[in-house]
Amino acid sequence: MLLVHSVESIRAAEEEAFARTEAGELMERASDALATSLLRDLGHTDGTTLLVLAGPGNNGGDALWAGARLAGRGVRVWVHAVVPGRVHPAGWAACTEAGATSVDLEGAISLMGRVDRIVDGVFGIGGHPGLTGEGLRLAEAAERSGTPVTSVDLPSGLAADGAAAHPSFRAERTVTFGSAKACQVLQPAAERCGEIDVVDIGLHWEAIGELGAPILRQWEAADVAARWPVPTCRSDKYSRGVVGVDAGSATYPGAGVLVAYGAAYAGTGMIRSLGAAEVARATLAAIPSVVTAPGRVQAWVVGSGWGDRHDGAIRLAEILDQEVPVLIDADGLRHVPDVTLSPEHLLTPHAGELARLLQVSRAEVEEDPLGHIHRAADLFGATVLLKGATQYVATPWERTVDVAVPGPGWTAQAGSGDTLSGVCGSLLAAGLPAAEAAVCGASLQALTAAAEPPLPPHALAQRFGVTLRGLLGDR
Ligand SMILES: NC(=O)C1=CN([C@@H]2O[C@H](COP(=O)(O)OP(=O)(O)OC[C@H]3O[C@@H](n4cnc5c(N)ncnc54)[C@H](O)[C@@H]3O)[C@@H](O)[C@H]2O)[C@@H](O)CC1
Ligand SMILES: Nc1ncnc2c1ncn2[C@@H]1O[C@H](COP(=O)(O)OP(=O)(O)O)[C@@H](O)[C@H]1O
Ligand SMILES: [K+]
Repeated sequence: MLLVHSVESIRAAEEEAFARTEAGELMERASDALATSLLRDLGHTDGTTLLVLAGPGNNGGDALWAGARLAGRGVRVWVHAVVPGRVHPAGWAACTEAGATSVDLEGAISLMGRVDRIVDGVFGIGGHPGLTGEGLRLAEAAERSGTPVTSVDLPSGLAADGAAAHPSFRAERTVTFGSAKACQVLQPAAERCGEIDVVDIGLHWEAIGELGAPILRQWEAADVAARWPVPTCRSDKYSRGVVGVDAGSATYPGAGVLVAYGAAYAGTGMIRSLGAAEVARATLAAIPSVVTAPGRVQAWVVGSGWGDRHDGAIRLAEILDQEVPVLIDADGLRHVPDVTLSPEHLLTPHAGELARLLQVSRAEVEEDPLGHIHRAADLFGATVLLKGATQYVATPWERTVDVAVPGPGWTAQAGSGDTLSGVCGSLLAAGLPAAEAAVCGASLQALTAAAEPPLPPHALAQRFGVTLRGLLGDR
């Protein structure tokens, strides 16, 4: 699991570290690791060339000290001070004394495409989001040149705590210090960061109290495998979990069928299709093991494909009265402000639905997904899965948001959300807490989409077992 801290936390942890280390020690650790990474990517030192772009702050300092080390090892280094007259003085002296040649803006641009690598040490966590002027010219020229860029801490121009793709450098690799940053895991910013190397510079999160908690936990396949409920010799259909589905309608019968596909192929114990009669019939025709008679239900999936069902509010209240976990999707979400929820209830809006729930615009949600998902979880007292290219899970009153394993854009298609509801419902029925059910479900869908050719949602669901076999091995 990749832990992500906010700039505020990183600054606090750095302060704490400054107090117990020699002056310059943290920057030395950072620039050493940066130099090692550059050497690895360059492959060798003889005859290799490097252009260092150094900004006015410590980010430039890291780049300059790394440039000094490489120049000392025989790499041909050019260095450009991006803000004239404002550059890390000791780093600049070290770099030029080690043999680096200083170049002006035009000189730097003309070297791009001719050097083996570019170091983007323009701005780090102290940068204002969105490059302008000469910074932007450099970033655009670097990208046009096709020369690989290593960004120091983050691609200059991105906001470390945000998801937005501000005008910035595009890195092939980002060497980041102390902790991963939100922009490195959240789309669309993350795709500008390339490979991420997190360098331990000796920050002590436990020494800064509550600020030491990560803002994000980026899940990896192994984390999903560790949480996935695996049947044992003592399992039966009830211990594996019964999912009740009231999804779909005469207008959208497919939604209910797709929820059942998700649950069935994620390995649930039993599915009861208990919504509209035509949905139950269609579901049974597609998946013969589905039961259409009422009975014991351990978790519900409701709302997908309901349309403007007139008794939605009453039906939701009835289901909530049963006091088992409930996943509320799509058209079920419009009744959320009128009911009382708890953290075992899982809301699964996409950005548009979350915007409607919070009475803000979709653009506002997309600009600040973390702020809005926290607001929704706290306001409604429920767990929230925000769907999209990055899938976030927040629990009420918890500072850390979970991020599902990312997948390709192929799952952006009608019906993906419905099968996802079914997967998450099966995990709720198996007894996983709502946040784990949400993040494991979203991750299974993403991992499957990454491994398979493009498939419609019901066909992708049928490949879940292959992904699970790969994840779980012999378990
Ligand atoms: N603080 C520390 O303990 C450590 C910091 N490290 C490095 O230091 C970086 C943070 O350093 P700083 O706080 O000096 O900040 P930065 O080096 O990120 O840049 C901030 C400086 O640039 C100016 N600036 C920001 N945006 C600008 C813009 N658009 N146009 C013109 N000027 C702009 C700011 O006024 C400030 O002077 C980290 O990202 C990391 O690379 C590492 O050396 C590890 C240790
Ligand atoms: N840009 C994207 N990249 C990857 N997956 C996406 C993207 N946008 C949406 N998705 C996927 O689409 C689903 C969202 O579905 P939703 O809009 O609720 O669909 P529907 O209601 O039609 O089933 C999520 O499961 C998510 O995985
Ligand atoms: K940078």
